[in-house]
Amino acid sequence: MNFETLSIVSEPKLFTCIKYRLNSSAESLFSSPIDTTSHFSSNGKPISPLCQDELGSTLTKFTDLDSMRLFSKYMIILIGLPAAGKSTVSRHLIKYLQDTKTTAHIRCKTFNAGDFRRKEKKIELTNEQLEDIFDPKNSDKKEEYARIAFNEALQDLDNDICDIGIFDATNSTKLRRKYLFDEIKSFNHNSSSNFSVSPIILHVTCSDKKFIRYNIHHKSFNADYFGKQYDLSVKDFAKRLKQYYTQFVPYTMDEFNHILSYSSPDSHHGTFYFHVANAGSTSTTNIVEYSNMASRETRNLIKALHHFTTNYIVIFGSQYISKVKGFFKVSQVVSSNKLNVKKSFQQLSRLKVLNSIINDSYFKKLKNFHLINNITHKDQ
Ligand SMILES: Nc1ncnc2c1ncn2[C@@H]1O[C@H](COP(=O)(O)OP(=O)(O)OP(=O)(O)O)[C@@H](O)[C@H]1O
Ligand SMILES: O=P(O)(O)OC[C@H]1O[C@](O)(CO)[C@@H](O)[C@@H]1O
Repeated sequence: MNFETLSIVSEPKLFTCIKYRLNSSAESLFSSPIDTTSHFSSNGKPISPLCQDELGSTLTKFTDLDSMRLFSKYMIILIGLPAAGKSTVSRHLIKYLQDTKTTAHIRCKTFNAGDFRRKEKKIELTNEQLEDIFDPKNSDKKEEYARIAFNEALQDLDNDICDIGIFDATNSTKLRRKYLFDEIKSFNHNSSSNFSVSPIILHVTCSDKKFIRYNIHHKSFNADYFGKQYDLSVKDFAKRLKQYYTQFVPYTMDEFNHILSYSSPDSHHGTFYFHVANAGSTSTTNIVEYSNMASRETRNLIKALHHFTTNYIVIFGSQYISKVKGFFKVSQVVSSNKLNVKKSFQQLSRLKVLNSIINDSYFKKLKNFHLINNITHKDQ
């Protein structure tokens, strides 16, 4: 394979470079300059920009093949621990694509493995649960829901109900991810499939303890916990997250390369990786491989995704970060509810409960917290 590293865009953390397949003829699809003001490394310093010239020299000129390949579909595979922000970031992505001229026509549909589970079974907040679905020992049932959700996504793509399927699940293990890529591969090789599906990985990570706390607070009001007591919901979600930490395998460059090595280039437009970390405030890195056959539509989409992830902090992240800051400030809780003392009181007592459950000792017990989040003590 003919690859060349073009640019180092972050510190040598999980993924460190952007790669493009090299092609001799040049036509820049990144016609507007990429705004790099929002690129930050993990130490908060701006990272080196990706020059338009660099990109321009690497991309293929369109041919007639292009029109043949317009009938492509995409599967966005989310990866990330519970409450990392996967569903939120994907909602933002849908909005962003709708608001972008070149991608506004693309129809997105989300397939959430948790929704398929909830249709069948409600969460019971008791320690005596015989079948805790989040206990890795009982993973079979959870795998089944994920398979149902993923296969429904493939079916809807094949039936032209949507153009992008977003598979919303944690996809925490290598085995799961292999399953997903194998399914796409056999879908693409199946002569009765109406379209070819290109996988796009969107990795969403959250290692900031305040963000995690805030996100868990919001999770305690989601569909799993409607009408349930606040402290029990937070405890249950905390237990779930702890279980995920025992099984989560970070997605690595090796795994990406392994996928590339067995995915069939003739049926794919490419394999793509994007990463949003801590609402875009730490390293944001992309790895992109274009197939020679990539259509204009694919390139427009990948360009939009690139812009979305690298500018996430400016477009969506900063608003979230200021909300998190305000959430933990007693003065802001009181002033935002100044006409409603009861509401302020309830919010402050919930904050106390939240801080007492998701405390330092909780974080210490999360298996491989630093390894999974790729942080050193210096970063903390
Ligand atoms: N980038 C963000 N912008 C705004 N709010 C966010 C963001 N990330 C997380 N949140 C907050 O955290 C909560 C949990 O996030 P979300 O449901 O998106 O996580 P998730 O990774 O999809 O979780 P799960 O895997 O458990 O379904 C959201 O309801 C939202 O309040
Ligand atoms: O099967 P996976 O990949 O763990 O992901 C699905 C699970 O992720 C969650 O969103 C995690 O909280 C659950 O609602 C859902 O059951």
